[in-house]
Order: sequence, then structure tokens, then C-alpha cells
Amino acid sequence: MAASASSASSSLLSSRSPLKLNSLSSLSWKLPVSVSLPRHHHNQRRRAFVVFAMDAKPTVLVAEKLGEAGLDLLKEFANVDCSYNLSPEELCTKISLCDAIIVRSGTKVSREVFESSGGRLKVVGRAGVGIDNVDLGAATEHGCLVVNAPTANTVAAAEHGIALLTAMARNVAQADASIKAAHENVIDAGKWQRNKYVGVSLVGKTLAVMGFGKVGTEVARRAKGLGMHVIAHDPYAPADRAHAIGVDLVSFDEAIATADFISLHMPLTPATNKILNDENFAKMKKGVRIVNVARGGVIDEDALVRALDAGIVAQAALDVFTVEPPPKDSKLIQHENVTVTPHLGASTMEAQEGVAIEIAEAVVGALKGELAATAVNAPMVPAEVLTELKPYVTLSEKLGRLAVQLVAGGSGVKSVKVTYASARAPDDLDTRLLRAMVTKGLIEPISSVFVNLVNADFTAKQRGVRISEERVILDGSPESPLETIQVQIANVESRFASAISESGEITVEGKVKDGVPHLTKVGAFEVDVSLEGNIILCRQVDQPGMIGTVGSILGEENVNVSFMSVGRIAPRKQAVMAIGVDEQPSKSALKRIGDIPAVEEFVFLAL
Ligand SMILES: NC(=O)c1ccc[n+]([C@@H]2O[C@H](COP(=O)([O-])OP(=O)(O)OC[C@H]3O[C@@H](n4cnc5c(N)ncnc54)[C@H](O)[C@@H]3O)[C@@H](O)[C@H]2O)c1
Ligand SMILES: O=C(O)[C@H](O)COP(=O)(O)O
Repeated sequence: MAASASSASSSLLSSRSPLKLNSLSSLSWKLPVSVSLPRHHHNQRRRAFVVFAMDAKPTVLVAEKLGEAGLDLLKEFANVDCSYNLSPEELCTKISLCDAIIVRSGTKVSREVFESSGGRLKVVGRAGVGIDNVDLGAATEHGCLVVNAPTANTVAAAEHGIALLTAMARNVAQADASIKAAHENVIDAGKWQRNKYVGVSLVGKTLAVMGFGKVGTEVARRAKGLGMHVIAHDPYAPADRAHAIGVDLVSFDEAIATADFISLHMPLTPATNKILNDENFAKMKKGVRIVNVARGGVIDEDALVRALDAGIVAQAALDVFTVEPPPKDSKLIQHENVTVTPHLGASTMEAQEGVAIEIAEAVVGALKGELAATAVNAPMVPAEVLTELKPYVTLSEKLGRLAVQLVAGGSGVKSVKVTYASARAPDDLDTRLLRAMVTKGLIEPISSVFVNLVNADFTAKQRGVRISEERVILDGSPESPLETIQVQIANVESRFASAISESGEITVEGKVKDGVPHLTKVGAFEVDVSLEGNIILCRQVDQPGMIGTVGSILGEENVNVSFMSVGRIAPRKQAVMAIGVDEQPSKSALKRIGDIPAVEEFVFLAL
């Protein structure tokens, strides 16, 4: 084995300047075109997005109100059609005449929209962060680039969070409604209810910020200014960033149990879906107050009504809902201790101007054939490259997912190294897609960001995660593109100490066997388990009967085991058992495994 190669920090789209894919002149907009790539892209030809002949002005449909500065930018380059409140049918009719569309969260850009465009629609611009209203799969299938504006509304969302917090504490909305209702009834003195609307003070109270990202950080700063004691829970945020503004990062349970106020700022992911539920409301201080300007789905809304009725939650202030607009008969909306706004977090003049400029620049850039740094769906990768790399793409993403789940809360991920062992010459292996997929695996489980080849490096850089790559050049014939991929996270603690290698990093390694990605190494331990379903890792004293004992527990708990593999340092010393399971074991099943005397530590990892 000849050792290695270069270490390169992420460079693709490493700044916000777009990557220019092609020249504009003399090319037609009607079809994606081919452009030559440099040597390290195998001299293959790939399709770029949209290209216009200089004489043909594209048409941009602006389907929801957009700030003037953004409209002006668009008009310099395109015909702009501002048509608001289109019905789905009207949108489908109009779209066949448009090359790009710009929306906020109120317009559904569905599969039907892409189908109705007859191939003309090339760019969707989301003037905001969340892209849940755009069918990304359909966009990609139709070769349509989706871009968003992820940063311009952060402060607006934070300010709205603070507005809801203070208004809720002082019953502003309820008191206002009561006086107005009284005036409609020709001044009913009884409605001048100074005693009913006595509020609570914020100073000295504990605020738990759940999700210490862009918005959460700004909320924390502002709450400190109000004299609140601010704690935060975010398993993936670096503790030093929190300390820098006087905020302590704490566990989820500590945050919800000690808070007088809880403000939600995490993305809606499978892990955060209904994270505030009956079980967690029961752990809260009686009389806690809750603010949500993140996504409605992070709260189990029925459980919140129960918690309000039981007096566990004294008040809630909500900007977002599982279904928007919420049904008219919603008990939550009608609850007297609940204050609501119609998803207004991003709705300030300033944020909308900022978002408008951000999205107009991205859409114009995309129409010119540039890959925008805020693109959220995949550009087209040459079919030949994709076919060969497909299992390695899956392997890369899953190794990233495993590695980040092994990080202990509060550690913060800053330095990741990806090592590719291959007999291919470096020029014959384009690792951008693999690096992007490792990044996707690392970042998506902990964020609302959609990561792909276009935005992976940008996203990593924005989050302060440095991804370096190393090549180990193997002897032999390069039949397959890669032998192994290793992902290492440095300077972190692990939830599973055995995942730390001798050199001190969380280390996971895998390879593709018969087209299927396998995990082959965890820390210093060699294992072999196919990366399908989920995985339990257990460190134990190597002794007879362990596989049977763990297998029996999982069998009794109706959890199907797909693979089991044991890697050990030496007979009767320590061993790591990797168990592939189809279902997520219950808490009690995991506890039973943890209670086996020979088991020293274990962790469940979702793929
Ligand atoms: N109401 C609005 O109009 C409005 C406006 C902007 C953003 N938002 C929403 O606010 C939320 C935050 O946006 P952002 O721009 O700050 O995103 P962000 O990606 O910058 O921050 C999200 C943070 O949540 C953390 N996180 C992930 N999983 C977590 C978990 N299980 N527990 C605790 N923290 C977790 C991440 O580590 C990250 O630091 C998103 O849901 C976004 O859609 C709403
Ligand atoms: O995702 C976002 O950016 C916010 O939720 C704001 O959505 P809006 O643009 O519809 O106000």
C-alpha cells in the first residue's frame, strides 16, 4: 500500500460566489446543454441547468409578494409576471409560459406544476428557508433547480420569538381582544379587566432555547438583554459558541425540567417530530410557558391542549402549526391561554427586502447557468459516474450519519476527515459527490438544511465544519472505484467510547460488498455489518453466549436481526458487537441489553 496523497479542505462552492458552469452566448434555453468538464471530472460531459440565448428574455413568475429591490433585480434580466393568489389550476396553466417561479411558503409547487410546465420551468426560488411546499423530488426529476434564501429572515424570526414571549407573559393579545370586544358592545366596564390580565415577569426567569442555530442564537442574545437566565439544548452546537454569549448548553431533560419558558428553534426532522409530547410535558415545571416559531410539527398539538388543560403549561404562543392554516375548530387555536400568529416569523419589511434580494440574485444566477450556493436539490451528475459510484454514495452518507450520531451532546462537530482507499489514480476518482454525501449524512440529522452536491461544502463551511479529504493509493487493478471509505471526527467526545480510535478521533469505516454498503470498522474494532435498517453497537467482555443472549432479548422484543458481527482485541478481552436490526428496539429492549452484566456500553444508531 503506497501511502497517501493530499489533504484538501472543502473547496467546491467554498464561498458564496456561484460556480459558473457555462457561457451564455448562442445557447438555447429549451434543453439542458452539455459542457466540457476539466480533467478531474474525467473529461465527461454533463448537463448544466438553464442557458438562454442572449436575445431571449426569460420569464419569471412571482407568485407571492416579493420586496421591490428583488423585483428590480429580476426586471434587469427577465420579464417579470407578478400574479398573486393563483389557484392550483391557474398556476398549472400559467407555468408553461414561465422559466422560473418565486414563492414563499403559501404556494404549493407540486408535481403537477412541474408536469404542467412542459419542461420550460427551470428554476424555483423559495423566498425564505423552508422548502416543504416544493416537491423537491419532482423538481429534480424535471431538471429544475430549487434555490432558497436561508439567512435573510433569521433576525426577523428571532424578533418574532421575543415578541411572542413578551406578549404572552403580559397577556397583550388577550387583553387587547377583550377591550375591543367590550367596545363593540358599547363599553362594558366589566371588560376593563385589570385583574384578569396580570402577567408574569421575565427578568430572572429561566429560558430554555431548544435548537441553538441561527434563530436560536439570536433569541438567546435578546433574552439575555431582558435579564433572563438563558440555557440551551442543542446536541450538535459547540459549547464554546454558547459560552461566548453566556449560555449554558444542557441536556434535553434538564432544559425542559428547569425552564420557566421554552422557546423552540430546531428544525422539523424525524428526531424532533412531536418532541414536545405527553411524556415530555409531564417532565416540565408546572406553569411553564412555550413559544414556537420553528415548525408546528415539533409539538404534539393534542398533547399541548392536554397540558394546557392540566395547568402544566400555563401559556403557549405559536406562530407555526402542523397544518397551516389550522382547522377552524382547532381546540389549540381557541384555547384562552394560547396566543397565535399566522406564520409571521419572517414577515418584516426588512427581512422581506433581504429575502427578495437574496432570492432574486440566486434565481438570476441560476437562469444564467450558474450553480447557486443556496441550491437545495441535486444538479445532474453524469449517468455513468452515478451508476458506478451509487453504492459508495450510499456508503458515504451512512458513514456520515453513523459518525455524527456517535458524537456526545455538547461536543460540536468542527473537524472531519474522509479517507478514501483506492487503486484508482487520484485524477480518475472524483470524490466531490462522496464528500457531499458524507456532509449530507453529518449535517442532515441535526438540521433543517437539505444537503446535496451543490450546497454541501457551502453548508459545512457555514456551520464551521471543516471537511478534509485524504487519498490512500492502493496497489492492484482498479476494478472498483474504492476499497474503503473512512470518516473521522476529531476533537469530540463520543456517546460510545469504543468508537474513538487510538489516535483520538471517532472513527467509522466501510466498504461496498456485492453492491451493498457495509460497516467494517468502529474505532479500533473490526466488524462487518450491512448498512441497512439500524445498528446497535455494544462493547462487552468477550465471553461465550453473548450473541445468543442479545439475540434472545431482541427476539423476545420482536426485533428482527439482519446481521451480527463481533470484533475483538483478543480472545476473552474486550469486543464490539455490531447488530443490524430492521426495527427500532423499544426503550425496555435497549435497557435489557444494557443490563447484561458483560455489556460495558452500547448505543443505538438510526440509519
Ligand atoms: N416562523 C418563521 O417564519 C420561521 C422563520 C425562519 C426559520 N424558521 C424555522 O426556525 C427553525 C430554525 O431555523 P434556523 O435558521 O435557526 O436553522 P438552523 O439550522 O440554523 O438551526 C437549527 C438548530 O437546531 C439544532 N438541532 C437539530 N436537531 C436538534 C434537536 N433534536 N434538539 C435540539 N436542537 C437540534 C441544530 O443543531 C441547529 O443548531 C427551523 O425550523 C426553521 O424552519 C421559522
Ligand atoms: O421557512 C421560512 O423561511 C419561514 O418559515 C418563513 O416562511 P414565509 O416566507 O412563508 O414567511
